[in-house]
Amino acid sequence: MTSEPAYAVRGYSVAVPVRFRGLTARQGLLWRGPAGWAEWSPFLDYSGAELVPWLRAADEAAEVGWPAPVRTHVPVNCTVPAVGPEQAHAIVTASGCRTAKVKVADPGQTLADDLARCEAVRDALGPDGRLRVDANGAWDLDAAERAVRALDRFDLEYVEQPCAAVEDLAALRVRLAHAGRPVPVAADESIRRAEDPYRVVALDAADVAVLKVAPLGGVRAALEVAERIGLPVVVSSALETSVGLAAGVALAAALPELPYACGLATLGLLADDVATEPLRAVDGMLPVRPVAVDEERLARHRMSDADEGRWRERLAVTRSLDAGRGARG
Ligand SMILES: O=C(O)CCC(=O)c1ccccc1C(=O)O
Ligand SMILES: [Mg+2]
Repeated sequence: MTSEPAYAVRGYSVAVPVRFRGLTARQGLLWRGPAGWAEWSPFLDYSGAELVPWLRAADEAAEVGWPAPVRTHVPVNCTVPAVGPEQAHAIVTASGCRTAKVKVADPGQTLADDLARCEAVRDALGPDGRLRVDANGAWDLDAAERAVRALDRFDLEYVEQPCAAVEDLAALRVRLAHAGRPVPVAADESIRRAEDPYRVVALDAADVAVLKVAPLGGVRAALEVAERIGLPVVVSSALETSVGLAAGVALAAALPELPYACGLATLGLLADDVATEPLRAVDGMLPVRPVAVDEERLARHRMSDADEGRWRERLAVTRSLDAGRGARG
């Protein structure tokens, strides 16, 4: 069996004021190793072996650190949850970002809701801003074609995960190319939750790869995926605190090419943070720098003892699943 880290592991719990992908609170574990702070916050719908990459990403942060950056700042998009048009407009205006990502096809919402939200976001951005949408795989092929054609009246930069199946992403690209405008398709869940992330390439299913550090097993592992996948990459968060976001920034900073704004300006979706200096975007840019936990802020956002017990158990089970790999487990 493997041993727990020698340093203290502590749980955080921060509210998500506007429900995002079903989340109303964000929870995870934090610890510090020789290389820096680590966050382990796999979503509750991840389980078993799926949790191992999240652990490898945290261990990399704590013990090894990240490859050298090739840039000092990372351009980011603001992220607009499934809110009404006025709130959407306000989020974009307050963000200072020139690119916005809008959640669409959220449960309980109609295409009319999505159109109204995107209209408000386009209005806030002006004609030169970039507007992308993320459907989290909610549309079937016909619904996706209809929705993308309708939403493209606001000039889409790309549509992220319009359908769940890789085959449908590929078919949608063919349909969009044959009539109207070939709106680019980005793959997210088809990479981070797929058995084979390279099927999107084999099936010609995407124009853009959305990469998240934690589910891919760390910054180095994600860099390898980026290299092998051969598509332009957008680094995106998993709605972490600044500790987890720093790993995404490190990936974005180390990529040889970064043609798109990254989805790392998500701190505003949380009610608070645990860092001494939170990773908040200024003029649409995040700085590339280390992040440290503010003990007082963390104390204000500690998990309940019952939740922390469950999370520690989840960590212990995941460590034992990861035991075979040689490095300290
Ligand atoms: O990409 C962004 O702008 C923010 C990150 C984001 O949308 C996200 C955050 C947590 C879980 C899933 C997703 C997603 O891209 O679907
Ligand atoms: Mg996505």
